[in-house]
Amino acid sequence: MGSYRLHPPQSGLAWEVADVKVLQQRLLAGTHAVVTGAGSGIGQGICVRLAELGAAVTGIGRTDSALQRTAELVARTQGNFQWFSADVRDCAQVRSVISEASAELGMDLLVNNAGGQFYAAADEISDKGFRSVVDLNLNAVFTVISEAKQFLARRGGSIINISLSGVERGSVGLTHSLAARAGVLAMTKTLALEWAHLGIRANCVAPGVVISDSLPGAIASDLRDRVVPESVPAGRPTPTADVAELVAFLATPAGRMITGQLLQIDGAAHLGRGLHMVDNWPPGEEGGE
Ligand SMILES: CCCCCCC/C=C/C(=O)SCCNC(=O)CCNC(=O)[C@H](O)C(C)(C)COP(=O)(O)OP(=O)(O)OC[C@H]1O[C@@H](n2cnc3c(N)ncnc32)[C@H](O)[C@@H]1OP(=O)(O)O
Ligand SMILES: NC(=O)C1=CN([C@@H]2O[C@H](COP(=O)(O)OP(=O)(O)OC[C@H]3O[C@@H](n4cnc5c(N)ncnc54)[C@H](OP(=O)(O)O)[C@@H]3O)[C@@H](O)[C@H]2O)C=CC1
Repeated sequence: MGSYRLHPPQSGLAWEVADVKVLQQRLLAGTHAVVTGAGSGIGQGICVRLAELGAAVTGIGRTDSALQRTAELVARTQGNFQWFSADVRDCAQVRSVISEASAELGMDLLVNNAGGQFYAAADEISDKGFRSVVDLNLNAVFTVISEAKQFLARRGGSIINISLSGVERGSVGLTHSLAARAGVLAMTKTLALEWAHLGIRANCVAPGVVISDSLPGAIASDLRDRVVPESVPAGRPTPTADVAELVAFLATPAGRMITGQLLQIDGAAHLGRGLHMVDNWPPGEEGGE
């Protein structure tokens, strides 16, 4: 029987280029997109790209200064961005913000990106810890979607739920988060069925390792130098820009028949050794198996 081992990526490949933008300019002009977790990382990158493509973008997050920074980045592209401070786990607050943002504009794209977790073995997760992660990564997603539905239904909009690569396989240290994200995947498929006649599509986009500016430097270095080479068959992290481009594509009419899908954008990480097979991840923990 053959064996498989990870190799460093071959040099000189055609894909060794800076951020790739393949979509036609102003493709999203006249549309309105709402993005949660808009003040940093992947959410910020999505906001900037959607605005650059002509969408009016509403960003939601908890930290004003972070959202203001996204507004500055969007302004450099001549884009249109407004933001609201809200905790997506606060049902009344987030419903009010979604309604205020979309009453006039309607909504063509909703990106549920706010999310996160702590790494801990199942034995180390308290009831409160489990619930807080499920609240953020599952319950809040339902609240946002259910408020957004009336606006998405006006013109037939698209829902994109940001998930985690490996969601269907499991990953050590992420019991709470993967339980929540598996719930979101099931929700996504169900809504794709229930709301297809309204023209509403629902998909999950699941990045692998994305080394964004919001990660502490030591973690970012460990991911880049050790974790990615040991766990991602393509030997590379997933660029934020690639996630943003995929999200934008799914929002266009070219994506109109794509619904109920899980799109993993991870260099085959979900097929091979995952983060859970890397020793000492996160740093300072025992990790591995
Ligand atoms: C090959 C596949 C690759 C896949 C790669 C996947 C990589 C994924 C990357 C990302 O997701 S990047 C996102 C980066 N950001 C974050 O992850 C956010 C960081 N986390 C948080 O902000 C918080 O932890 C939270 C998840 C939002 C929860 O915050 P909340 O304010 O609700 O909770 P707390 O009041 O702080 O705590 C509640 C509860 O949880 C317990 N807890 C907190 N941390 C830990 C821990 N490290 N270990 C165990 N338990 C923890 C805390 O103690 C509280 O419980 P009690 O003690 O009161 O019972
Ligand atoms: N980075 C990675 O390798 C990967 C990330 N992901 C997922 O992608 C998404 C974005 O991650 P990433 O950009 O890396 O991480 P960040 O921590 O940079 O982004 C998360 C954003 O969500 C916001 N947020 C968190 N909690 C809430 C809340 N309760 N209400 C409103 N906003 C909130 C945060 O802002 P604030 O705290 O100001 O509210 C922050 O801007 C997450 O769902 C993450 O799990 C998936 C795979 C890999």
